[in-house]
Amino acid sequence: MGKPKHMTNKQNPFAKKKRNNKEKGAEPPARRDKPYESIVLENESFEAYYKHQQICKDETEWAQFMAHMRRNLPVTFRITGSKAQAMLLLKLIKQDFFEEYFRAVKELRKEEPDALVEPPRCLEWYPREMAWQLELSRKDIRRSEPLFKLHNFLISETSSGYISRQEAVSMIPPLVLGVQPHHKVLDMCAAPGSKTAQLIESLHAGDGGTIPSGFVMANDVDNNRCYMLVHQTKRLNSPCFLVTNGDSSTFPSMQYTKDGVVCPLKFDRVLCDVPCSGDGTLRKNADIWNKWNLAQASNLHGLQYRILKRGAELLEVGGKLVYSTCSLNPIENEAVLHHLLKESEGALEIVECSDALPTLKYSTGLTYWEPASKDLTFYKTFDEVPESQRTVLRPGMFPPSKEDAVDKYHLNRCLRILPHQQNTGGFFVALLEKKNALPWETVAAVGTDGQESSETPIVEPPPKKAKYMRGFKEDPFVFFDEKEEVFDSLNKFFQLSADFEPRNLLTRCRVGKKKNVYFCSSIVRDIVQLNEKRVKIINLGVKSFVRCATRNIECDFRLASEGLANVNPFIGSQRRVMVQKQDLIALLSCTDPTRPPEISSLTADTQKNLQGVASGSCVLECMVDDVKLATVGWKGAMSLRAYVDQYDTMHMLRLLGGDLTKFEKNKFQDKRTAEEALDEVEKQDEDDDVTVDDVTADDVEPTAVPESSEVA
Ligand SMILES: C[S@@+](CC[C@H](N)C(=O)[O-])C[C@H]1O[C@@H](n2cnc3c(N)ncnc32)[C@H](O)[C@@H]1O
Repeated sequence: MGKPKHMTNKQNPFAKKKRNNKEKGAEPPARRDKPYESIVLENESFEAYYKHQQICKDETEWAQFMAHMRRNLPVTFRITGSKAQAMLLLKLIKQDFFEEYFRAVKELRKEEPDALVEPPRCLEWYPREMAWQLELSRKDIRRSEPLFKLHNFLISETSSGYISRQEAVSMIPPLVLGVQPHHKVLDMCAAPGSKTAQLIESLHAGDGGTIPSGFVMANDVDNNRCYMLVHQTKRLNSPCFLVTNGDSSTFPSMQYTKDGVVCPLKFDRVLCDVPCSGDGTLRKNADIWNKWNLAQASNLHGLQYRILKRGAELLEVGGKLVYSTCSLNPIENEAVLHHLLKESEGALEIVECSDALPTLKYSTGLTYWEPASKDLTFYKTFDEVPESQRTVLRPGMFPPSKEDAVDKYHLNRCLRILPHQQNTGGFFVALLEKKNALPWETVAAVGTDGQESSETPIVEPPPKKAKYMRGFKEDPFVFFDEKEEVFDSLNKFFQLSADFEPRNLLTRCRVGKKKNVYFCSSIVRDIVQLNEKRVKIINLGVKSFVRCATRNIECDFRLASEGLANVNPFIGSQRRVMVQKQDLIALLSCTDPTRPPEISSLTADTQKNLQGVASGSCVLECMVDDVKLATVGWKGAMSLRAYVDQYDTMHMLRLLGGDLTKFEKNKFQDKRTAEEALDEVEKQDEDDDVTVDDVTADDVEPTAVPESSEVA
């Protein structure tokens, strides 16, 4: 489900900008990173402040830290998707991608033929060799012709969702959180969603085709950024995922049904990746060098604390919460944690998390810091702060005694990752466990009979604040009931198994013909139905069936490729066809969609499997190295086609060992060809010795200017 229907392209952050004719001849806008080249990578206050806080142990380390802060950030990516397919892709990456990498980097550095090409580096702390770092920056990859195949690979596999280009340190919080398929997970500040995607992947890590009983709820206060979140997570096609829009510091208390009884909804895992000043991202966002000042951190401390506090309230006793920022500042990190830990009177504890990240290098959390005003006056205690500064520097920002910092609050268990430790961005992360109900949580509530007892703690209502329900109005979420006639038709045609729950299907229109049918898990449906009025829900469900009325076919819907992985286990064997590898390659390589391959041109085995399969939408399955690939197909009277978009086609062909050359676009070559065509036209004009102004419309042949000149 993408942007709402009523959202105009102007409002939609993903709409491609139309170039009008006037713009065509104009200079392209300056590249976003171009002005960065002239940015002075220095900020005296930044250096003075962090030296004072002793985030590095000595001058030598400080020099390494600053040197890395000024270097471009290397590209990192993760391999995603189901375990089996991810392993298959990893194998290919280690062979073909690395081979191309060495060839391309050598060509790029042909001036220094003896220079050693650093191999891609596996991020050892990431499980199963699924995360890699290239000693190249994004700019290197985008701007160097020898690397165009690598760039194409990264773009196509990212678009089809089988790799995720994500900063190394940003991969850490979801790893530390340790999400399992049965967990109820809340991501409080989720957009644009790279960590949410990881949380969803962990939820589905069980594989085996079963739908996890847990779910991920991802929230962001910014309505536009919520659509980024939808976009970023769409490729994961999770039925156990929903996006909400609201202020996390006043996130509503919700309900869900447990064993037939409506209960308060508490989460097993909460991620608070809070808004921050972002100075850990200086290597990526060089403009921060100019803007950095201390007021940002002091201003954010309060909001960070309120979001963390609400997260802790929504956490189940025994549950875990990760607090993280891409800031190095203790005011946004240790101080926020200490502020809440002090109030929680032992109900919350920072726990060790480094064992989830073997070999990761980091500094332990600070146990002492000194808040400072914008002019870099440092204060040891709140009593020292002058009246004029007391609205900026608050008591909650000051550290505990050095003993309490370690023995009582365990601030040393926090991780601060500094750029020079393994050539990454800067980051801060801490894992908290909720040992008991928080002191201000009401003790009352639900017994086994659903009646209130005085034993189980429930959460208090969130702090009262103006309701934050801005942004676009969403289309309704209309769930099927048992009598839904569309379901009868789907059920008959696709022979859905008895355990398929029709009430988990939904549409986004109350009246008129249903066009797309979405699928979600039972717990997501339950939460939406119980809480729709409490929270603004932006998105849920995976498109699984699409209306496509065709003569002589009993069902007016075909399968949608997005939803296939979820509904496939429920589809009957008569709508599933096993095809041979070479046939699937032929189907995927078909260039003319109006002329799909004839069934008679396929292998005898595939033809045999197609016998008795009625025409219409079906699932095509194929074995590659013991891994079953599945795609949506359409069986016609004489032909067979695969319904796969371009990037998925590329991904599948890659796994099948098919030919990808027709997809290998060299943008540098294309640009040269377009420029040459333009030169040719200009030369022709000069030879004819007429200026464009001399030629009237009647003189010009309609095809006189090659189309490609438009590109230039
Ligand atoms: C550091 S970014 C989150 C990055 C994200 N976790 C990821 O990995 O892609 C912080 C986000 O918090 C959101 N935000 C700011 N204030 C918020 C609030 N009061 N409640 C919820 N989200 C908030 C911002 O819109 C922003 O998207």
